[in-house]
Amino acid sequence: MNVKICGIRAEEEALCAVQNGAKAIGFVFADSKRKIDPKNARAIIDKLPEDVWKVGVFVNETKERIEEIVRISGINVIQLHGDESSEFAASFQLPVIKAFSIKGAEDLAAIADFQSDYILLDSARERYFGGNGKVFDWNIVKDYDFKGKKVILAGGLNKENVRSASNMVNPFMLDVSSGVETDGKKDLRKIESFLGEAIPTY
Ligand SMILES: O=C(O)c1ccccc1NCC(=O)[C@H](O)[C@H](O)COP(=O)(O)O
Repeated sequence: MNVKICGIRAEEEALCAVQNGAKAIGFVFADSKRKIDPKNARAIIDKLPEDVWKVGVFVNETKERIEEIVRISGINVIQLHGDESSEFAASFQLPVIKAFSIKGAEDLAAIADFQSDYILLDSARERYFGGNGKVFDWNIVKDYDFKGKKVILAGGLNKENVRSASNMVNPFMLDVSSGVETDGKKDLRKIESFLGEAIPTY
């Protein structure tokens, strides 16, 4: 199973994640308690293996600023976590993950035809657009036909629920942030145990 550990702000967190099998590391450049400066992200990214996805998370950011942050930080995947249009998502050279908040079945209609490489299913927005640690009802998405699009499942995942989430939704990738933190900071032991649960599920 592919896993993305999001909201990384320190080298030791990123290295712990990749050493325990994470495929993707997320850096939040949007309004968030996990926001990181692009230069600090670059210092971490330079220490990561080539094949790991370095994902930059943006919310309703301009194309110019996203491209500037790509250059400064070295991220190689763009995650759009706001109200960005399909055309905006399609305008980038790098792979794009588009996040959608799932509150009910009515939120699914626009997803399958959206022009992004990956779709990320997350819980409802709160103070921040993501990273809120809340689970949404997986029944809404479990049998839905996303027309072959690769699905990344997010929202309140943790060591206890990750296996049932995987088995029920059968995503391409799992994404976690709050579930591997203690008191708002990444917890290396939780990163290790989350990956230990998530990766062997396939
Ligand atoms: O993580 C944040 O603080 C954040 C803020 C604003 C937009 C997106 C954000 N995170 C995006 C992610 O990909 C999170 O991993 C995802 O929302 C799941 O978070 P969690 O429910 O805390 O596991």
